Amino acid sequence: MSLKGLFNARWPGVALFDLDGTLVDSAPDLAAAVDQMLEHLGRTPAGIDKVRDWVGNGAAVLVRRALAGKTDWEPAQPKDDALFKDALAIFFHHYGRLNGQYSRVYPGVEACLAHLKNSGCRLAVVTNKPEQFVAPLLKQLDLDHWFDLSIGGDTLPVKKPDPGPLLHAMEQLGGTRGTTVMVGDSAADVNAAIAAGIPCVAVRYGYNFGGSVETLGADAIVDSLAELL
Ligand SMILES: O=C(O)COP(=O)(O)O
Ligand SMILES: [Mg+2]
Repeated sequence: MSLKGLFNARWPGVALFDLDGTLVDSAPDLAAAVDQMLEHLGRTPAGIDKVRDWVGNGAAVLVRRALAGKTDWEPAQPKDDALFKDALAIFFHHYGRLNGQYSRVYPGVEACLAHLKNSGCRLAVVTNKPEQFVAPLLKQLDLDHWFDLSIGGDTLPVKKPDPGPLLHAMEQLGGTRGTTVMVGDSAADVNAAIAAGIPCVAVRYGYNFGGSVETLGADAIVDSLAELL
């Protein structure tokens, strides 16, 4: 589907936005917090290029990947070991301190949000980032006033790629499958949108595990959210 087809027929409607890697380049703060966690545990820091590839499935998976030193950490591994619990608490401590410090809004985001809002759309953030970090980050970057709703990775019992958070946000904002679009950067976003039965726009500049967004199955792919205007 072309972008034009996607938007012309559907607006004003509901737009659901992923946060990390879509609205905000938050990898610098996430990487700093992960590295401080690793150093605290006597491990070698991972660096931003690795950490960027580990973002997208929530803080617990990020910490799991950091402890394993690789992206393909398998959820089949034990979930409640003491090292993981300590590491997660240390990560939360550092990220709470660093959240927003070096994060930047991507070019095109403000223009896109302003345009959609002025067209009468209702906007939500649907992120896997733990809820406690979402509002402070949006506020710090002066994005909070655009959004009617934000859903974090632990707001509901399920997170993306489960369709639950998208459907919840859509219903809360009075949208329907015919009037709602998801905008994201990773497989979790596209798969959640497909499972929810709503179209998805993927951005090329985000954190898709170093892979290509072309193969995810998004309805449209953009280099900047300004293309949605
Ligand atoms: O916390 C994460 O893993 C990423 O969050 P996102 O869903 O905003 O990309
Ligand atoms: Mg993302």
